[in-house]
Amino acid sequence: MSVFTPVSDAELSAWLQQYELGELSSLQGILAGIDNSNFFVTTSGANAGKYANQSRFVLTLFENLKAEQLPYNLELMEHLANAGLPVPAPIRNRDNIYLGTLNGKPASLVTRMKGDWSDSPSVARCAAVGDMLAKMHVSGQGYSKQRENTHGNSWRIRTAIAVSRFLTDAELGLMETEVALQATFDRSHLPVGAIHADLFRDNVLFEGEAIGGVIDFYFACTDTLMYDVAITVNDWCMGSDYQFDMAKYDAFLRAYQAVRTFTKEEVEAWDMMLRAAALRFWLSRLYDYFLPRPAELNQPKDPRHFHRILSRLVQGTPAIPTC
Ligand SMILES: Nc1ncnc2c1ncn2[C@@H]1O[C@H](COP(=O)(O)OP(=O)(O)OP(=O)(O)O)[C@@H](O)[C@H]1O
Ligand SMILES: N[C@@H](CCO)C(=O)O
Repeated sequence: MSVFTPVSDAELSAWLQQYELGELSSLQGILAGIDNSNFFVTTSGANAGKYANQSRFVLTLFENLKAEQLPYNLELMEHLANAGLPVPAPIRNRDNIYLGTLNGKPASLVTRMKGDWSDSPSVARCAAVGDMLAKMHVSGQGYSKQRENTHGNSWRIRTAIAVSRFLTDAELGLMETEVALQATFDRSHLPVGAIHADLFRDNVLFEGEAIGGVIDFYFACTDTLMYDVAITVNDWCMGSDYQFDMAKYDAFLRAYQAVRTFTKEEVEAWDMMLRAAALRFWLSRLYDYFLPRPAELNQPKDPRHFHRILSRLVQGTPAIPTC
Protein backbone atom coordinates (compact mmCIF):
# COMPACT_ATOMS: atom_id res chain seq x y z
CA MET A 1 0.00 0.00 0.00
CA SER A 2 1.26 3.46 -0.75
CA VAL A 3 -0.22 5.86 1.76
CA PHE A 4 2.70 8.12 2.54
CA THR A 5 0.67 10.64 4.57
CA PRO A 6 -2.13 9.18 6.73
CA VAL A 7 -5.43 11.06 7.20
CA SER A 8 -7.85 10.36 10.06
CA ASP A 9 -11.65 10.60 9.91
CA ALA A 10 -11.52 13.60 12.26
CA GLU A 11 -8.95 15.44 10.13
CA LEU A 12 -10.93 14.87 6.94
CA SER A 13 -14.27 15.79 8.55
CA ALA A 14 -12.81 19.12 9.60
CA TRP A 15 -11.29 19.70 6.15
CA LEU A 16 -14.59 18.87 4.40
CA GLN A 17 -16.29 21.76 6.17
CA GLN A 18 -14.89 23.96 3.36
CA TYR A 19 -17.02 22.03 0.84
CA GLU A 20 -20.75 21.69 0.23
CA LEU A 21 -20.64 17.89 0.10
CA GLY A 22 -22.41 16.92 3.34
CA GLU A 23 -20.78 14.98 6.16
CA LEU A 24 -18.06 12.34 5.88
CA SER A 25 -19.53 8.81 5.63
CA SER A 26 -16.36 6.81 4.93
CA LEU A 27 -12.65 7.20 4.31
CA GLN A 28 -10.51 4.39 2.93
CA GLY A 29 -6.82 4.45 1.96
CA ILE A 30 -6.21 3.13 -1.58
CA LEU A 31 -3.75 0.27 -1.94
CA ALA A 32 -2.66 1.03 -5.52
CA GLY A 33 -0.51 3.96 -6.63
CA ILE A 34 3.11 4.73 -5.96
CA ASP A 35 3.36 8.50 -6.26
CA ASN A 36 0.64 10.10 -4.14
CA SER A 37 -1.49 9.23 -1.12
CA ASN A 38 -5.01 8.45 -2.36
CA PHE A 39 -8.25 7.76 -0.47
CA PHE A 40 -11.80 6.84 -1.44
CA VAL A 41 -14.13 9.29 0.29
CA THR A 42 -17.90 9.00 0.61
CA THR A 43 -20.03 11.80 1.97
CA SER A 44 -23.72 12.11 2.83
CA GLY A 45 -24.04 14.39 -0.25
CA ALA A 46 -24.99 18.01 -0.70
CA ASN A 47 -28.63 19.09 -0.39
CA ALA A 48 -28.35 21.40 -3.37
CA GLY A 49 -25.85 23.08 -5.67
CA LYS A 50 -23.41 21.91 -8.32
CA TYR A 51 -22.52 18.68 -6.50
CA ALA A 52 -26.04 17.76 -5.32
CA ASN A 53 -25.98 14.28 -6.87
CA GLN A 54 -22.45 13.34 -5.91
CA SER A 55 -21.22 11.50 -2.85
CA ARG A 56 -18.24 9.44 -4.09
CA PHE A 57 -14.86 11.12 -4.43
CA VAL A 58 -11.15 10.47 -4.45
CA LEU A 59 -8.92 12.51 -2.16
CA THR A 60 -5.30 12.91 -3.26
CA LEU A 61 -2.47 14.25 -1.12
CA PHE A 62 0.34 15.19 -3.49
CA GLU A 63 3.64 13.85 -2.24
CA ASN A 64 6.02 15.30 -4.83
CA LEU A 65 4.27 18.03 -6.76
CA LYS A 66 4.12 21.45 -5.14
CA ALA A 67 0.89 23.45 -5.02
CA GLU A 68 2.14 25.85 -7.70
CA GLN A 69 2.72 22.94 -10.10
CA LEU A 70 -0.79 21.53 -9.75
CA PRO A 71 -3.08 24.03 -11.51
CA TYR A 72 -1.81 22.76 -14.87
CA ASN A 73 -2.88 19.21 -14.07
CA LEU A 74 -6.12 19.90 -12.22
CA GLU A 75 -7.35 22.48 -14.73
CA LEU A 76 -6.48 20.11 -17.59
CA MET A 77 -8.68 17.49 -15.93
CA GLU A 78 -11.46 20.08 -15.62
CA HIS A 79 -10.95 21.11 -19.27
CA LEU A 80 -11.23 17.51 -20.51
CA ALA A 81 -14.20 16.72 -18.22
CA ASN A 82 -15.98 19.86 -19.46
CA ALA A 83 -15.36 18.62 -23.03
CA GLY A 84 -17.37 15.50 -22.11
CA LEU A 85 -14.44 13.10 -21.75
CA PRO A 86 -14.55 10.60 -18.83
CA VAL A 87 -11.93 12.35 -16.70
CA PRO A 88 -12.23 13.12 -12.95
CA ALA A 89 -13.29 16.70 -12.34
CA PRO A 90 -11.70 18.57 -9.43
CA ILE A 91 -14.30 19.58 -6.84
CA ARG A 92 -14.42 23.28 -6.00
CA ASN A 93 -15.04 24.37 -2.42
CA ARG A 94 -17.36 27.13 -1.18
CA ASP A 95 -14.74 29.69 -2.30
CA ASN A 96 -14.53 28.10 -5.79
CA ILE A 97 -11.03 26.73 -5.02
CA TYR A 98 -10.09 23.17 -6.04
CA LEU A 99 -6.74 22.82 -4.25
CA GLY A 100 -6.10 23.01 -0.51
CA THR A 101 -3.67 21.74 2.09
CA LEU A 102 -4.22 18.71 4.30
CA ASN A 103 -1.68 17.40 6.80
CA GLY A 104 0.95 19.61 5.26
CA LYS A 105 0.46 18.36 1.69
CA PRO A 106 -1.32 19.95 -1.27
CA ALA A 107 -4.65 18.12 -1.48
CA SER A 108 -7.57 17.88 -3.87
CA LEU A 109 -10.87 16.06 -4.11
CA VAL A 110 -11.96 14.78 -7.53
CA THR A 111 -14.99 12.85 -8.75
CA ARG A 112 -14.70 9.08 -8.42
CA MET A 113 -14.93 7.38 -11.81
CA LYS A 114 -16.73 4.11 -12.46
CA GLY A 115 -15.19 0.84 -13.54
CA ASP A 116 -12.11 -1.28 -12.96
CA TRP A 117 -8.81 -1.71 -14.70
CA SER A 118 -7.36 -5.00 -15.88
CA ASP A 119 -3.83 -5.99 -16.75
CA SER A 120 -4.85 -8.11 -19.75
CA PRO A 121 -6.94 -5.82 -21.95
CA SER A 122 -8.80 -7.14 -24.97
CA VAL A 123 -8.12 -5.87 -28.49
CA ALA A 124 -11.37 -3.88 -28.23
CA ARG A 125 -10.17 -2.17 -25.06
CA CYS A 126 -6.86 -1.27 -26.71
CA ALA A 127 -8.81 0.30 -29.56
CA ALA A 128 -10.97 2.21 -27.04
CA VAL A 129 -7.82 3.62 -25.40
CA GLY A 130 -6.32 4.61 -28.77
CA ASP A 131 -9.54 6.45 -29.58
CA MET A 132 -9.64 8.13 -26.14
CA LEU A 133 -5.99 9.21 -26.22
CA ALA A 134 -6.49 10.87 -29.61
CA LYS A 135 -9.63 12.64 -28.32
CA MET A 136 -7.65 13.87 -25.30
CA HIS A 137 -4.89 15.15 -27.58
CA VAL A 138 -7.38 16.92 -29.84
CA SER A 139 -9.29 18.44 -26.92
CA GLY A 140 -5.97 19.36 -25.26
CA GLN A 141 -5.15 21.60 -28.23
CA GLY A 142 -7.72 24.00 -26.77
CA TYR A 143 -6.03 24.02 -23.35
CA SER A 144 -3.93 27.14 -22.93
CA LYS A 145 -1.80 26.38 -19.85
CA GLN A 146 1.71 25.01 -20.36
CA ARG A 147 3.88 22.85 -18.13
CA GLU A 148 7.35 21.56 -18.91
CA ASN A 149 7.87 17.79 -18.67
CA THR A 150 9.63 17.14 -15.35
CA HIS A 151 10.84 13.81 -16.80
CA GLY A 152 12.53 15.22 -19.88
CA ASN A 153 16.15 15.37 -20.96
CA SER A 154 17.81 16.83 -17.85
CA TRP A 155 15.85 14.43 -15.61
CA ARG A 156 16.98 11.49 -17.77
CA ILE A 157 20.62 12.51 -17.41
CA ARG A 158 20.35 13.14 -13.64
CA THR A 159 18.50 9.90 -12.98
CA ALA A 160 20.83 7.81 -15.13
CA ILE A 161 23.75 9.09 -13.06
CA ALA A 162 21.92 8.38 -9.77
CA VAL A 163 21.08 4.76 -10.66
CA SER A 164 24.26 3.91 -12.60
CA ARG A 165 25.94 2.19 -9.64
CA PHE A 166 23.13 -0.38 -9.48
CA LEU A 167 23.48 -1.51 -13.12
CA THR A 168 25.49 -4.25 -14.78
CA ASP A 169 28.01 -3.18 -17.41
CA ALA A 170 25.65 -4.25 -20.20
CA GLU A 171 22.71 -2.33 -18.69
CA LEU A 172 24.87 0.74 -18.19
CA GLY A 173 26.05 0.59 -21.81
CA LEU A 174 22.46 0.47 -23.08
CA MET A 175 21.40 3.28 -20.77
CA GLU A 176 24.26 5.59 -21.67
CA THR A 177 23.70 5.03 -25.40
CA GLU A 178 19.98 5.68 -25.18
CA VAL A 179 20.27 8.74 -22.92
CA ALA A 180 22.81 10.24 -25.35
CA LEU A 181 20.68 9.42 -28.43
CA GLN A 182 17.56 10.94 -26.88
CA ALA A 183 19.49 14.06 -25.85
CA THR A 184 20.37 14.86 -29.45
CA PHE A 185 17.22 13.61 -31.20
CA ASP A 186 15.47 16.55 -32.87
CA ARG A 187 11.82 16.72 -31.78
CA SER A 188 11.23 20.30 -32.87
CA HIS A 189 9.13 19.33 -35.91
CA LEU A 190 6.76 17.04 -33.96
CA PRO A 191 3.29 18.25 -32.83
CA VAL A 192 3.13 19.11 -29.12
CA GLY A 193 0.24 19.62 -26.71
CA ALA A 194 -1.16 18.48 -23.41
CA ILE A 195 -0.12 14.87 -22.80
CA HIS A 196 -1.17 12.45 -20.05
CA ALA A 197 2.36 10.98 -19.90
CA ASP A 198 1.43 7.93 -17.78
CA LEU A 199 -1.55 6.29 -19.52
CA PHE A 200 -0.83 2.77 -18.31
CA ARG A 201 -3.43 0.00 -17.95
CA ASP A 202 -4.00 0.88 -14.29
CA ASN A 203 -4.99 4.41 -15.25
CA VAL A 204 -7.99 3.50 -17.41
CA LEU A 205 -11.13 2.18 -15.74
CA PHE A 206 -13.54 0.14 -17.88
CA GLU A 207 -17.18 -0.75 -17.62
CA GLY A 208 -17.36 -3.65 -20.09
CA GLU A 209 -15.66 -2.47 -23.28
CA ALA A 210 -16.48 1.19 -22.56
CA ILE A 211 -14.09 3.50 -20.75
CA GLY A 212 -15.55 4.60 -17.40
CA GLY A 213 -12.65 6.85 -16.48
CA VAL A 214 -9.14 7.98 -17.36
CA ILE A 215 -7.30 8.84 -14.14
CA ASP A 216 -3.96 9.99 -12.72
CA PHE A 217 -3.11 13.14 -14.64
CA TYR A 218 -0.30 14.08 -12.28
CA PHE A 219 2.50 13.59 -14.80
CA ALA A 220 0.55 15.49 -17.46
CA CYS A 221 2.58 18.18 -19.18
CA THR A 222 3.20 19.93 -22.48
CA ASP A 223 5.21 17.61 -24.70
CA THR A 224 5.32 15.70 -27.97
CA LEU A 225 1.99 13.97 -28.67
CA MET A 226 3.73 11.01 -30.30
CA TYR A 227 5.71 10.41 -27.09
CA ASP A 228 2.39 10.02 -25.25
CA VAL A 229 1.22 7.54 -27.90
CA ALA A 230 4.47 5.61 -27.39
CA ILE A 231 4.14 5.51 -23.58
CA THR A 232 0.64 4.11 -23.97
CA VAL A 233 1.43 1.57 -26.71
CA ASN A 234 4.44 0.20 -24.78
CA ASP A 235 2.13 -0.66 -21.91
CA TRP A 236 -1.13 -1.66 -23.60
CA CYS A 237 0.17 -3.54 -26.63
CA MET A 238 3.26 -5.38 -25.33
CA GLY A 239 3.06 -9.17 -25.23
CA SER A 240 4.49 -11.30 -22.41
CA ASP A 241 7.27 -12.34 -24.84
CA TYR A 242 8.34 -8.68 -25.19
CA GLN A 243 7.09 -8.54 -28.78
CA PHE A 244 4.19 -6.27 -29.58
CA ASP A 245 0.85 -8.06 -29.74
CA MET A 246 0.17 -7.03 -33.33
CA ALA A 247 -3.63 -7.28 -33.07
CA LYS A 248 -3.58 -4.83 -30.13
CA TYR A 249 -0.89 -2.66 -31.72
CA ASP A 250 -2.79 -2.30 -34.99
CA ALA A 251 -6.15 -1.79 -33.26
CA PHE A 252 -4.76 0.90 -30.97
CA LEU A 253 -2.95 2.84 -33.70
CA ARG A 254 -5.83 2.59 -36.19
CA ALA A 255 -8.34 3.81 -33.59
CA TYR A 256 -6.05 6.72 -32.70
CA GLN A 257 -5.62 7.71 -36.34
CA ALA A 258 -9.35 7.58 -36.96
CA VAL A 259 -9.48 10.66 -34.70
CA ARG A 260 -6.09 12.32 -35.35
CA THR A 261 -3.83 11.47 -38.30
CA PHE A 262 -0.10 11.23 -37.61
CA THR A 263 2.15 13.60 -39.53
CA LYS A 264 4.91 12.20 -41.74
CA GLU A 265 7.46 13.41 -39.17
CA GLU A 266 5.62 11.62 -36.36
CA VAL A 267 5.69 8.36 -38.30
CA GLU A 268 9.43 8.77 -38.91
CA ALA A 269 10.05 9.50 -35.21
CA TRP A 270 8.00 6.54 -33.96
CA ASP A 271 10.85 4.20 -33.03
CA MET A 272 12.69 6.93 -31.11
CA MET A 273 9.49 7.85 -29.27
CA LEU A 274 8.93 4.22 -28.25
CA ARG A 275 12.53 4.06 -27.01
CA ALA A 276 12.20 7.37 -25.13
CA ALA A 277 9.07 6.06 -23.45
CA ALA A 278 10.72 2.76 -22.42
CA LEU A 279 13.81 4.61 -21.15
CA ARG A 280 11.68 7.00 -19.07
CA PHE A 281 9.98 4.19 -17.13
CA TRP A 282 13.13 2.06 -16.87
CA LEU A 283 14.81 5.06 -15.20
CA SER A 284 11.94 5.95 -12.87
CA ARG A 285 11.44 2.35 -11.81
CA LEU A 286 15.18 1.94 -11.15
CA TYR A 287 15.13 5.09 -9.04
CA ASP A 288 12.04 4.03 -7.06
CA TYR A 289 13.45 0.52 -6.59
CA PHE A 290 16.97 1.39 -5.43
CA LEU A 291 16.42 4.83 -3.90
CA PRO A 292 12.88 4.62 -2.44
CA ARG A 293 11.16 7.30 -0.41
CA PRO A 294 9.99 6.38 3.08
CA ALA A 295 6.41 5.06 2.91
CA GLU A 296 4.05 3.28 5.23
CA LEU A 297 4.12 0.40 2.79
CA ASN A 298 5.48 0.60 -0.70
CA GLN A 299 5.74 -1.95 -3.47
CA PRO A 300 8.14 -0.68 -6.13
CA LYS A 301 7.50 -1.80 -9.71
CA ASP A 302 9.97 -4.05 -11.49
CA PRO A 303 12.54 -2.03 -13.49
CA ARG A 304 13.65 -5.09 -15.49
CA HIS A 305 10.34 -5.00 -17.38
CA PHE A 306 11.33 -1.77 -19.12
CA HIS A 307 14.92 -2.88 -19.56
CA ARG A 308 13.54 -5.82 -21.55
CA ILE A 309 11.20 -3.60 -23.55
CA LEU A 310 13.99 -1.17 -24.41
CA SER A 311 16.37 -4.02 -25.33
CA ARG A 312 13.71 -5.31 -27.73
CA LEU A 313 12.93 -1.89 -29.20
CA VAL A 314 16.53 -1.15 -30.15
CA GLN A 315 16.35 -4.16 -32.46
CA GLY A 316 13.55 -2.50 -34.47
CA THR A 317 9.87 -1.63 -34.23
CA PRO A 318 6.87 -2.64 -36.34
CA ALA A 319 5.51 -0.09 -38.81
CA ILE A 320 2.52 2.05 -37.94
CA PRO A 321 -0.55 0.66 -39.77
CA THR A 322 -1.95 2.98 -42.42
CA CYS A 323 -5.67 3.65 -42.29
N1 LIG B 1 -10.89 9.57 -9.85
C1 LIG B 1 -10.80 8.30 -9.54
N2 LIG B 1 -11.87 7.50 -9.66
C2 LIG B 1 -11.81 6.19 -9.30
N3 LIG B 1 -10.72 5.60 -8.81
C3 LIG B 1 -9.62 6.35 -8.66
C4 LIG B 1 -9.59 7.73 -9.03
N4 LIG B 1 -8.36 8.21 -8.77
C5 LIG B 1 -7.64 7.19 -8.26
N5 LIG B 1 -8.40 6.07 -8.19
C6 LIG B 1 -7.99 4.77 -7.66
O1 LIG B 1 -6.79 4.96 -6.94
C7 LIG B 1 -5.74 4.15 -7.46
C8 LIG B 1 -4.44 4.92 -7.37
O2 LIG B 1 -4.55 6.16 -8.04
P1 LIG B 1 -3.39 6.71 -8.96
O3 LIG B 1 -3.10 5.75 -10.07
O4 LIG B 1 -3.76 8.09 -9.32
O5 LIG B 1 -2.17 6.66 -7.93
P2 LIG B 1 -0.88 7.53 -7.89
O6 LIG B 1 -0.01 7.09 -6.78
O7 LIG B 1 -1.29 8.97 -7.87
O8 LIG B 1 -0.28 7.25 -9.29
P3 LIG B 1 0.67 6.16 -9.98
O9 LIG B 1 -0.14 5.55 -11.09
O10 LIG B 1 1.70 7.07 -10.46
O11 LIG B 1 1.10 5.16 -9.02
C9 LIG B 1 -6.18 3.82 -8.86
O12 LIG B 1 -5.67 2.59 -9.31
C10 LIG B 1 -7.70 3.74 -8.72
O13 LIG B 1 -8.09 2.49 -8.21
N1 LIG C 1 3.09 3.91 -14.58
C1 LIG C 1 4.37 3.96 -13.87
C2 LIG C 1 4.20 4.29 -12.43
C3 LIG C 1 3.68 5.67 -12.18
O1 LIG C 1 4.55 6.61 -12.68
C4 LIG C 1 5.08 2.61 -13.99
O2 LIG C 1 4.40 1.62 -14.27
O3 LIG C 1 6.27 2.57 -13.77
